[in-house]
Amino acid sequence: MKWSELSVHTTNEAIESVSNILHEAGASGVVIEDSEDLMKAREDQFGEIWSLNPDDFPKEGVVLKAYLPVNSFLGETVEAIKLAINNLVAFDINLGANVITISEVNEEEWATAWKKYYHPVKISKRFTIVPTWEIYEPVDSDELIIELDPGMAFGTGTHPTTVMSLQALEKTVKPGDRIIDVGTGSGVLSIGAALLEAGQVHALDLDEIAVKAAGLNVKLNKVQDTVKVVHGNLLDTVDEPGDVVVANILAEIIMSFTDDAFQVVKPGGRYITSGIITAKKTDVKNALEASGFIIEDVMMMEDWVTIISKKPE
Ligand SMILES: C[S@@+](CC[C@H](N)C(=O)[O-])C[C@H]1O[C@@H](n2cnc3c(N)ncnc32)[C@H](O)[C@@H]1O
Repeated sequence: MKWSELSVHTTNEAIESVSNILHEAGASGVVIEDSEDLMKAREDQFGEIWSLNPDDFPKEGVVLKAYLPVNSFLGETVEAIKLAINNLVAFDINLGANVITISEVNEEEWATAWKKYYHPVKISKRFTIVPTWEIYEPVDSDELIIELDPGMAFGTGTHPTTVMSLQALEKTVKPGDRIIDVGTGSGVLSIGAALLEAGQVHALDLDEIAVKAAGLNVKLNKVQDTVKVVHGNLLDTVDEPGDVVVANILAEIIMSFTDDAFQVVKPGGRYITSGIITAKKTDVKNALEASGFIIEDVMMMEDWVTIISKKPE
């Protein structure tokens, strides 16, 4: 099969939204080439430095590469992607250079293109994310390993919004808890919650591809007895309250259902909201408080904010 590589030169702030658009358009795997990654020393657990080739990275900003099958719909798909990206300006998202180019690649190039960027990454006190094709031995006895195939749904698990969500779960989940994961994507947060010994996890996503990917990743991590993945919009499929509800979606979406979220969090339970760009922090805090939540912790990483709030007893 022939594949075309769609390349979007944008900003760090726009990564999540542009990735979502590319996934929704049917892209198989999104590669992120971030100029800032070249600045960071990348060490794995054994102290080995991963050497990155400057030719693979833009001089500034971020390049997202998505792979789309060459078929008769390709022209329309590319136009729809361009339109959706341009519409992000309405959400105050800075698109930077916003240059979109398309070129053809062969299947072999496509299959390996994105794998070279992903290695095991320790992302919190206990969690290490390991791409499925890497062999990794835990270093600490209490280390929790999440195996992921990032090619299938949102994220490699290492996006700041995901990292902070996992750190927040680490702080809040108690053995036996019931967790609700709104917008599960690759299933990473649900798998993390199950590894933290949650009793039940209800994972849901609006995107069928994410539901499938999450289901596969859940099996890969052998937590299918704890995590149930369903197709659904926000809290529509939730009929039992949770001790911890987590939603890593965009600020605008979070603000649209804080009242419903309040209903599904048990008294004394926690609501973790992530995917919030810094500029929207106050708006989201206000919306959470207006629905009755008490803000407990505000975490920040790069341009992103994660808020842990509590429903009063
Ligand atoms: C930023 S990704 C987060 C994925 C994963 N939870 C993580 O932390 O890496 C947001 C996910 O929310 C899903 N989503 C967006 N709108 C939704 C909605 N209205 N209902 C359910 N899921 C939604 C998207 O399909 C996407 O998989």
